[in-house]
Amino acid sequence: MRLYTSEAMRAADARAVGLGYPSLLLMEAAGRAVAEVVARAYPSPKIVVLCGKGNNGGDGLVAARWLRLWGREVEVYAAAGQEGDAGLARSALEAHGLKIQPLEAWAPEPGSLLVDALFGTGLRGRLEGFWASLVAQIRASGLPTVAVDLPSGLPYEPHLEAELTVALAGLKTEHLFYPARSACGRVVLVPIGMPEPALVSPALPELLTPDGMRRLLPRRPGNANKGSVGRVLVVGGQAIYTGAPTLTALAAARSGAGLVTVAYPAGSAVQPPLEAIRKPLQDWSGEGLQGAKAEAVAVGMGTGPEGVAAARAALELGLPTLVDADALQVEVIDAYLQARLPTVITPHPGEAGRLLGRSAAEVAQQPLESAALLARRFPGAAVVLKGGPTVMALSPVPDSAPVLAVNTTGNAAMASGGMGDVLSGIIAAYLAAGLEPWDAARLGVYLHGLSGDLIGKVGMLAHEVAEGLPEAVWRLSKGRVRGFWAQEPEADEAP
Ligand SMILES: NC(=O)C1=CN([C@@H]2O[C@H](COP(=O)(O)OP(=O)(O)OC[C@H]3O[C@@H](n4cnc5c(N)ncnc54)[C@H](OP(=O)(O)O)[C@@H]3O)[C@@H](O)[C@H]2O)[C@@H](O)CC1
Ligand SMILES: [K+]
Repeated sequence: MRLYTSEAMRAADARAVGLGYPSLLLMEAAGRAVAEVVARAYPSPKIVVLCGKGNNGGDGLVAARWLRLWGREVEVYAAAGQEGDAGLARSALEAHGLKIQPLEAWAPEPGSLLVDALFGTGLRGRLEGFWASLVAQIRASGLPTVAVDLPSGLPYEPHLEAELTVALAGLKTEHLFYPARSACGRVVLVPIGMPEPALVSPALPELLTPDGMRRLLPRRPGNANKGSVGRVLVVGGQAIYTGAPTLTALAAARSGAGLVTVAYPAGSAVQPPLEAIRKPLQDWSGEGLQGAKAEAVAVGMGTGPEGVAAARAALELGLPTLVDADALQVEVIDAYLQARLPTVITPHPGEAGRLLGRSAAEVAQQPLESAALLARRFPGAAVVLKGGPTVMALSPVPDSAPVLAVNTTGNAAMASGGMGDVLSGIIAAYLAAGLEPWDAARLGVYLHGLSGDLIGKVGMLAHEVAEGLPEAVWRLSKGRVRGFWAQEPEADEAP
């Protein structure tokens, strides 16, 4: 599944028409799907549909027709001047005897449900004048609102705030990235019959889906032993971050690593999990790490200059490595890539900013662009830019256009200490199990968020997310996970 900008969705629309698919069929499918979602989610109130003059308005007119056919009380207020498909949708509705009123005549009516079909992907620039005051009036009414495709006005200010947004044909950046995502409420994605060749474009970011991630899960043969399923070496624990390597080790073990070894400064307060092998080290000369039984390494669970020394020592092992925290330095990552080791880097926006010479705020505001820049700067490394949502990027060879992926799991309750260390352990376990860095990174990020979603409560702790991983993996493997964009089946009420 791909992530679209408004522009990319318009391009897909044009490709479909170029392939011979009539655009009116798309509008009919879109409007009917909106009507179905509205009818299921809101079985009783009067429905007021507000339509603009473009195709978003056309979808609203189609939705109104079906809702009326299904016996719902419907009122429609529309801008004048619909043409093309939207004009046909208007006359089809009028043929059913419904009188369409001018948009200027709308006034809030308590108890009604609003369907926002004013603007979708065709909006160019912010709303002003009449449109801005209409948006203000709608927002002030406090009436529940279902947005067709996008809450009108996004991505600019002012915009409407929806309780539910019906995304048509594909998810758009506004449905995933903040602050726009907050205005979308619950998002339900509906197919509208768009031909697959029109929808897919390799240049668009991949959205991580349950099906796609399930296929990456390593199979464990019946005769597996602890040496055959991937062993992880965790290197860290400098300064005050003595809990970090423990969380990483716990998460690696909970992700199925056969054996976990924790190397940490001798005399520090690091307390590896009971199941782990301990490797207290006097210094980071590298000798102490030799002979560690591992197929992958996670390094950098602290802050301070030792992170670089530890990463350089771990480099000597010649193993696939996840580099995090204080080890995330340009010279360290370059050394791993020069050694041609499979490498995953997991910066948060602050660390990414340091690597790119930008501020953390700039990185957080432009996560897709920043992840792509990191991938271009470190070709061959799988880049995991942590955030809400986490974005991944990879330039397979120097100067190649990065492939991008965006995570679809995780929640704001996961904003707490140690979560990044847990992520490191998951990814390292999948590297040790033999996955390529790009696959280990995507699967690890997805499962980390899924485990957090299964807990789903503010106050959850990082070690609880690690403890929840076996359940997350089990559910994923059994096909018991749904994307956040799927309609709730229990709300099912045939229209
Ligand atoms: N993707 C798909 O496959 C399918 C997409 N479909 C649907 O089409 C939607 C996109 O439709 P769209 O392209 O007609 O644009 P839309 O959002 O209705 O807005 C256009 C109107 O806005 C106006 N306008 C623009 N900026 C403005 C401003 N700042 N302030 C004020 N006005 C402004 C502009 O005016 P104009 O500039 O032309 O005078 C024009 O009248 C999409 O979201 C989905 O719902 C489905 O029907 C089926 C398949
Ligand atoms: K809309």
